[in-house]
Amino acid sequence: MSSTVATEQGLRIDGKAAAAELLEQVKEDVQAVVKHGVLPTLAVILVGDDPASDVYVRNKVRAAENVGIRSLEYRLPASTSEAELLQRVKDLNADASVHGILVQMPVPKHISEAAVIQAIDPRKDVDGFHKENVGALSQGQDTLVPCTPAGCMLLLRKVLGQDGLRGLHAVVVGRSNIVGKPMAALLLQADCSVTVLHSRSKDASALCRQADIVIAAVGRPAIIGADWIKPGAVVIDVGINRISTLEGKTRLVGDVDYDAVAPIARAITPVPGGVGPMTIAGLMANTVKAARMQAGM
Ligand SMILES: Nc1nc(=O)c2c([nH]1)NC[C@@H]1CN(c3ccc(C(=O)N[C@@H](CCC(=O)O)C(=O)O)cc3)C=[N+]21
Repeated sequence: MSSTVATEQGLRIDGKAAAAELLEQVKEDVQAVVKHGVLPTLAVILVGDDPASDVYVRNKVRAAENVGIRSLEYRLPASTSEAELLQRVKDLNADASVHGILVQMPVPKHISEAAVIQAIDPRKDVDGFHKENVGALSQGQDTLVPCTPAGCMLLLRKVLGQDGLRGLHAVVVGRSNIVGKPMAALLLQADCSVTVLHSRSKDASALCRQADIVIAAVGRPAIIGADWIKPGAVVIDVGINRISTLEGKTRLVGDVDYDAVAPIARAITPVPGGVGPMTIAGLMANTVKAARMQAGM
């Protein structure tokens, strides 16, 4: 299956196909681990009843089923206290049959996101958000890496080749802990020159226009227009923004103005069907990796 489609413009990078490919690999890895008597298991905790989170959690559980990963779903009421949630995490840390723990973000305001992340055993931190994993990534060690940036790297290597990133100028727009910062670390590890832009950056579009690789992770619908992009650049759109249409429906758009940018880019990811599916596939890959590490394989 090819995960890039040649169009009249550049390449449309098919994240769905790339994710399906990765999931096939994960499925084989799961079978190998199972042969060693270990059933990879992912625990997903959702606090409250945000409808978007509900959909994501269901997608994660379905993806796990499809590759043979056992999943445990914990749906806790929005009134759950921080102490109760931390206790649940501790119980899962202590349960040797559980290899991965994911607490769906955002959590209700009365709960500290940081406290929850730090409570997870770093070896079970399949989001790669724990300080120990963040530190390991920043030092270039093999560790559990955040799923979205890891997925972006796989897509970039598909377009540019395994070593094709070396020496290129990558611009990351956005500096979040879950995407921007780990993305910059991975690009640096791939020998890119890396610039990170953010809301306070001066002349952001001019700086971005120097990039061979653009990673858009701002969370604002279509703010990256054609004037931000050098012709021939590879554009990865991490944004997932739900906007209302004139017909009163909702629609998903990225941070990049796709129609304006596609004609000048060498390759570009669509939204939906780009980075999103890779995030879920990456989570499955991390779960097997965690299971393998915990089994000493
Ligand atoms: N602890 C934690 N880990 C996460 O990884 C995490 C989280 N919390 N909270 C929310 C965000 C968001 N996220 C997405 C995953 C897949 C798609 C995805 O598959 N999107 C599809 C479209 C899905 C749709 O139609 O809504 C696509 O882009 O094609 C999107 C978003 C993971 N997150």
